[in-house]
Amino acid sequence: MVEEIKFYEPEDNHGFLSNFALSPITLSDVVWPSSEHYYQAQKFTDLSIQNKILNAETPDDAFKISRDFADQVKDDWMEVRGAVMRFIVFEKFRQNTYFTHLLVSTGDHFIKEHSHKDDYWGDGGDGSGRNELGKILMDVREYFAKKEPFNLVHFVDSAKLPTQWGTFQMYGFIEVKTGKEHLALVYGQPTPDEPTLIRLHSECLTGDALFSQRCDCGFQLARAMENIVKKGSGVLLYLKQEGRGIGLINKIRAYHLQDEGADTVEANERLGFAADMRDYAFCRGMLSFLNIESVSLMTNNPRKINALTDNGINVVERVTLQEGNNPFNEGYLKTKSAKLGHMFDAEFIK
Ligand SMILES: Nc1nc2c(ncn2[C@@H]2O[C@H](COP(=O)(O)OP(=O)(O)OP(=O)(O)O)[C@@H](O)[C@H]2O)c(=O)[nH]1
Ligand SMILES: [Zn+2]
Repeated sequence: MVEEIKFYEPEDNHGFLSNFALSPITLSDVVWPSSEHYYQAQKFTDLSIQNKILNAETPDDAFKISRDFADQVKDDWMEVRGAVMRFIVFEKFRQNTYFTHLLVSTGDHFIKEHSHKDDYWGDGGDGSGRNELGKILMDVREYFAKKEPFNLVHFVDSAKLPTQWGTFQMYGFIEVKTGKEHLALVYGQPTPDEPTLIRLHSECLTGDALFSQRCDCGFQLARAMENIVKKGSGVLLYLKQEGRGIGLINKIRAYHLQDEGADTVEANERLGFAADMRDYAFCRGMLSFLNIESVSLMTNNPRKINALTDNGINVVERVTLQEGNNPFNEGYLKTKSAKLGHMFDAEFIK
């Protein structure tokens, strides 16, 4: 059974779907504060009425002003209103990508404007209405659901994550292509005005959670979170890419081969995998949702820099992240440098 999304008030759940949600829409250099402002103004040919509506404080006021001039609505309004609504709802989502991500993230849910006052645009409150606005929203969703970056990940929910360094806001995403669950930990208020300090951290259960000294992951994770809090804002993308993409059980098999003398690349290859199976293209969807376009990237791995650059993210700076070298991961770090091109200071992998 396809689940339903019933929306109405802009401040309620899924309120972004409402025409009364504030979402600036620029048309011929005029900025309409909401789709409701634009829709109501199109009822009139009189420019002074249009301007009163355009300058209305709120979408509700725009609606009320339109009612005050009900006797001056243009004759053909009933014929053209459908096309006007479809145009401005499409423009709302074309110009407000955060809303577009939220719309596409509703997946294939049936969308209804649950309005007891309106049985044309809404469902009439009892479901007997035509729900024409819901139909337009589902058409607009279908259009953008095929477009990058909206087709890469679906946002599910977010919650606070208090840590020893500070409290992050944790966003959960599902990667459309694989169904994998990825996280974005956001600290402070990153803005597009300056590069955001970020880390792409591939899940490493042994390093991140079991204090392993066979790799540098856990040490890097801690330092990256500390760096972000110290800077005052930033994002750590925690990616379901255990074992450089081969998964936990295969990583244990690879470790076993390493216990018998193989290096981290040879072990992957003996198991029939490439040295590194990770793909980062979906990260663009997470960064777009967070409105991040340029980054300072904490990494030693040139592949991550190239992956973000190839996917349209401006990597303005690489921040080195050399942590946790010890006798147990000396060989691993040396192999990453020699065979995977990791950029370490000579001192770090002596
Ligand atoms: N297959 C395999 N994976 C490993 C091994 N050691 C660590 N890993 C995985 O390698 C990945 C390390 O990821 P990151 O620390 O994010 O990145 P990186 O590629 O090392 O580069 P940096 O961004 O500089 O840290 C994790 O998924 C680990 O589980 C190993 O010996 N074999
Ligand atoms: Zn690790």
